[in-house]
Amino acid sequence: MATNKTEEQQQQSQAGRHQEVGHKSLLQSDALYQYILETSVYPREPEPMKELRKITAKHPWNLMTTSADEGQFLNMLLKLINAKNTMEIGVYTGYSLLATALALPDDGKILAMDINRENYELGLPVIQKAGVAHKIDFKEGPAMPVLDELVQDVKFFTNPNHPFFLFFFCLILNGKIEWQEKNRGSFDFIFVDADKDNYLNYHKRLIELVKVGGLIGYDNTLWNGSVVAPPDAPLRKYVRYYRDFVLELNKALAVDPRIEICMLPVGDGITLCRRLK
Ligand SMILES: C[S@@+](CC[C@H](N)C(=O)[O-])C[C@H]1O[C@@H](n2cnc3c(N)ncnc32)[C@H](O)[C@@H]1O
Repeated sequence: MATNKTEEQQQQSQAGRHQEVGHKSLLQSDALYQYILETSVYPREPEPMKELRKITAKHPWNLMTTSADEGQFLNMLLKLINAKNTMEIGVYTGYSLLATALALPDDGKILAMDINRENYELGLPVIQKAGVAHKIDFKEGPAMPVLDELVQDVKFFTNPNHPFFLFFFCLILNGKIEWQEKNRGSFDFIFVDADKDNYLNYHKRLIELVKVGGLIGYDNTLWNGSVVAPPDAPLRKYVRYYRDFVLELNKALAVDPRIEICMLPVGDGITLCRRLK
């Protein structure tokens, strides 16, 4: 027999929904989040981002997409720091990528990585129509090997088996050519929104790749609020699994002397790390 829910039950179920993984806000109520979206975000959202959000909404994994308020935040942040050379790990259909691409100057660059090209290609026509696709260098595959290669930088000179190794080595010794740090310290901004169990491994490499004064943004650092859930709290399997990695990351970032940090409750929580040295 169907029963009418009491007001209290309705409020409770709304609070429950609010804590669902898909809800991208950690605010105290859905209404407040809706207010932000309707007052500040949607009226100013660039048309291509709106379009991409609509396309992504039909995709079965749409919960993964960066929220519109976080997209707006990233877009403004990148303009504020005059970012030109950026990286993104975890593209999905490209909402945060588009927010970044729209913020960069025409000769700006984004190295974008994801293990899934199909999802990227779903959003690509919108990115192309927006006239910003030329800024994106998309690499399909796990990010780690690419980072390892970037950190190695001057592979050509350091490989002693290279036929010209000795020649170049002598030139370097004689000061005829300079040691070129191609990638280290070259990124203005790096956005990490992928496999949470690898964030600390990424951090080891990214801290070398971001420039001094540049920013790394780690997404989902409040992990749907689960970072403060009691050990026996009923959590979805994957939320529980990744929670420990997020907790470890948060602890490590808090004491890393190479960076200063700012943890913002935007979206699912983003921790900005500014490289100090
Ligand atoms: C939360 S989604 C990214 C959302 C995206 N930033 C947006 O705005 O829609 C996470 C993405 O990380 C990707 N991913 C997972 N493991 C990865 C890895 N090892 N290397 C690169 N990408 C990975 C997934 O394929 C997925 O598309």
